[in-house]
Amino acid sequence: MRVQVIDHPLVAHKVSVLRDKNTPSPVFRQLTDELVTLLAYEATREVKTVEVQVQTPVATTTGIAFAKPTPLVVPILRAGLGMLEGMTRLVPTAEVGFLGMARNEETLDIITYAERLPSDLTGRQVFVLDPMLATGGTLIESIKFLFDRGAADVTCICLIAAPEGLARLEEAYGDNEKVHLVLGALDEKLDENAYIVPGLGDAGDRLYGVAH
Ligand SMILES: O=P(O)(O)OC[C@H]1O[C@H](OP(=O)(O)OP(=O)(O)O)[C@H](O)[C@@H]1O
Ligand SMILES: O=c1cc[nH]c(=O)[nH]1
Ligand SMILES: [Mg+2]
Repeated sequence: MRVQVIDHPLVAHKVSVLRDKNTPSPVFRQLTDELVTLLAYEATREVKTVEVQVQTPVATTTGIAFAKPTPLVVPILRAGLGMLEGMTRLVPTAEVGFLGMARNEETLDIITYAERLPSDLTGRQVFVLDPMLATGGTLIESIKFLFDRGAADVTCICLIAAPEGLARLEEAYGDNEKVHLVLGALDEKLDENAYIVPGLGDAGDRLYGVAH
């Protein structure tokens, strides 16, 4: 597994504003969208491409196009939806599959309540979008789901991660070179409710309002 924490002032600044409890939802959504584009720049570095010939007004040259099968982007509902548009803007030919997962806040078990994506992912490069990597339960479950369907590799883009979740992913996928994590920040720890400290609170609630 390859882990990259993106160390860049533009990322750090936007994450700082997201953390601020006084940042309202419209600004939070806008910054989430902007952050994805910055993280996706690194996350897509190994996207498969093919050479194509391009006729410029002056000459013929060799360019690139995304290879087939086209990449699949999978936002984890709800909070991952806030990252979708930023990603598809950069990879417009990508297809999109949906996984709806929620953490039971008492037991921390993961409930998969929705699933709408191709049944066969053989050879597909998959990009998972979820702003928060806390205990790692949600991401481990999603990655397993995608490999079970035949995904070639899985790159996860998260805005904030906790060391505890990262350790669980290392345990599960440390030896798997087909898993790549791109993170906007690696925080200090989880609190007693498995919320990331300092974190930003509940990403889904801050994007879309309190769920319960
Ligand atoms: O690493 P974990 O401990 O599994 O926690 C992370 C998950 O928790 C949040 O989702 P949540 O369950 O709050 O659902 P929501 O997006 O609908 O708010 C977040 O968006 C992740 O999916
Ligand atoms: O800090 C956290 C942990 C899980 N889910 C969130 O949205 N935030
Ligand atoms: Mg939530």
